[in-house]
Amino acid sequence: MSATIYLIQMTTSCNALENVEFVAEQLAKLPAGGEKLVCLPEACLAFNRSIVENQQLAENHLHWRARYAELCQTYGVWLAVGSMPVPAADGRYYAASILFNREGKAVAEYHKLHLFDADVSDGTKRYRESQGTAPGQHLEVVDTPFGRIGMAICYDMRFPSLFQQLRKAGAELILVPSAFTTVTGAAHWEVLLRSRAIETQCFVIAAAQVGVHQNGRETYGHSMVISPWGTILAEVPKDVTTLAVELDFTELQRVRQAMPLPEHSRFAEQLI
Ligand SMILES: O=C(O)CNC(=O)[C@H](CS)NC(=O)CCC(=O)C(=O)O
Repeated sequence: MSATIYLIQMTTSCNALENVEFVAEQLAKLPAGGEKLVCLPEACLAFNRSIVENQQLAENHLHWRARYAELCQTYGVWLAVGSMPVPAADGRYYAASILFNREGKAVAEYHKLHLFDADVSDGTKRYRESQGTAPGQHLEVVDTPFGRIGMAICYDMRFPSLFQQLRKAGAELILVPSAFTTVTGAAHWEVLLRSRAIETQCFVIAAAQVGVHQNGRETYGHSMVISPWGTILAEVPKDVTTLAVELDFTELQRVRQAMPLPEHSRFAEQLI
């Protein structure tokens, strides 16, 4: 059986209904048959202007989960919803990445661990993600027909320890749905993603937001899929489009056998 991974690069607006509709249109164009995993970027449900708007989405998360589940059933795809707000206990929301199988069942849910509280462009752009978003508490790794998938989101890619934990937990593919800034993207995006793939010897799959959004933000795009050897297998710069890639798992085995990093690591066990 052939398994194909698709990445949808999109320019999400503040209107959730419109964004889900856009995804449906892209799914309708996919070839019929075979197992398909479709990966959406961070904030694929809506790229909002305010915490209040995200809180409203979080309150209705069951409705939006059901809409995504329906899409899976209608189009016969697995869907990795890059992130959408779901309620957290402290009144904030989690940035939740949810993986639905083709029956529309949520088989994995990860809450973004590292929150983007950073100043960019000499402080002229201030991001304080933790004001609305609560940090997650757990790792998420799940077996699928596409291999064992580990989950991360956007800013998480700057924290190699998380990726090492995912590899330890058996990940073969790591999803990193993103909404990277254009400034940090130009400087760091490719080198971070390729480094995480090389270090973990995993496929890294990064579906990205692109362009100028209704909320005034501008994102870098450059959705890409990277092999466990660090090669870019597929990339799309700034277009709004769907990218397709077949993964060769014999390459993953080859890379891991030829250079058994976990066996060589001096940090695998306590040194003293
Ligand atoms: O806020 C939303 O609605 C969607 N989420 C985002 O845009 C998030 C948090 S502000 N962006 C990032 O993590 C960018 C990281 C980045 O650009 C870097 O690490 O350089």
